[in-house]
Amino acid sequence: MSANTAAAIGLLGWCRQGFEPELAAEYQSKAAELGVAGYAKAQRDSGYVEFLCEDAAALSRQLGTNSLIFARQSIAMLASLPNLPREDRITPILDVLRGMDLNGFGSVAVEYSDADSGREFAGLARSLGNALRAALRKHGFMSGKDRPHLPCLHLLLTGAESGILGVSDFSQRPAFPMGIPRLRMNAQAPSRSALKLEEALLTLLTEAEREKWLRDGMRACDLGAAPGGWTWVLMRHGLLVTAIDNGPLREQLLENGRVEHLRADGFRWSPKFPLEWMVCDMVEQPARVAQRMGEWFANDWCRRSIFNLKLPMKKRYAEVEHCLQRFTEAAGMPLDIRVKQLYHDREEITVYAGLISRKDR
Ligand SMILES: C[S@@+](CC[C@H](N)C(=O)[O-])C[C@H]1O[C@@H](n2cnc3c(N)ncnc32)[C@H](O)[C@@H]1O
Repeated sequence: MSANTAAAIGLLGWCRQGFEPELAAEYQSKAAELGVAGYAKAQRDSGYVEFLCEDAAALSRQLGTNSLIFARQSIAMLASLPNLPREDRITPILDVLRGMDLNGFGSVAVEYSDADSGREFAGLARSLGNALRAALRKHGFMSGKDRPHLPCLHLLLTGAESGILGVSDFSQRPAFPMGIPRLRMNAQAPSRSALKLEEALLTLLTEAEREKWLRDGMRACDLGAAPGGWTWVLMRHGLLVTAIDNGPLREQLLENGRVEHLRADGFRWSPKFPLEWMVCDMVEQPARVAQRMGEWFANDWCRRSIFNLKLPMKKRYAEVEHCLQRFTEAAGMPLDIRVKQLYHDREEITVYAGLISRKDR
């Protein structure tokens, strides 16, 4: 933990617009599990949540972006800046840093929330970012060149004249700024859903894991595969895919012999031998999907899986907790589980689960 993080007064998280109550509930619940008292401040549709708490420095270390489902990015919060006058937004920021005795930053990020009320500040964030970077360097708050391993100073613009200051340590930063990957839709992809699986592989797995676990000739199945976006992503990684769906698969997928299409019920079909991967994007009751995914592990039908859980309209965080519990109970074994609402997920979350290798136990 850096000296800058030690000054934290809370956590600040970015989320999908409309999911502020879920992130607030998640902060509250996970902080309580860690014995930290605090309260969340969230405005509906703002795209961010503040969680003010005791011992925020320690909490921000334990509760980083990767351990939160609904936070695309979560950082340690330093100060609220309710008054950043248009004529000079920089002096009040430098005054706060001086007052808190903060310095030694390796980079700065002026950001906005991914919400209707936040995106309008994208242009201001860019120009203010450039000016603030120069000022931080000139006044000795930041290294002369960007140094990603040093703490990054964040300013979330909450209005044209207000913001929130925060800091992130290298290990806590998401793979993409503000948790938004800039993935381009490939014209060959059978559906936009392909982006969801691509993002899941980039966000939930490390580069080393992708190399080890996505190899030419490995076997996978895709439950609820049509029209074939996820199958296409796996096939491009060299995997041999059995695509299960009663609906039609895009013809091009069947041309090179790497994909087999079976018209079957994804809740009943099972493989004759263990597969490396099972992925599932069936639109169904999340608890039913979670139960079936757990059974795949209990029966040793796959080593690892990525699946989606579609969320209900209400009590979404409670439903997520219930589904994850149902999944682990049905699996009946310890698994490596990583859960995220990805940028390309709408009313859903994505789960990675995998067997824990002997050497990791
Ligand atoms: C969201 S789409 C999948 C999109 C796909 N992942 C892609 O990338 O193109 C959901 C699919 O699940 C299929 N599905 C729903 N229930 C199913 C079941 N019980 N068995 C097999 N497929 C099912 C539907 O037919 C539909 O094609």
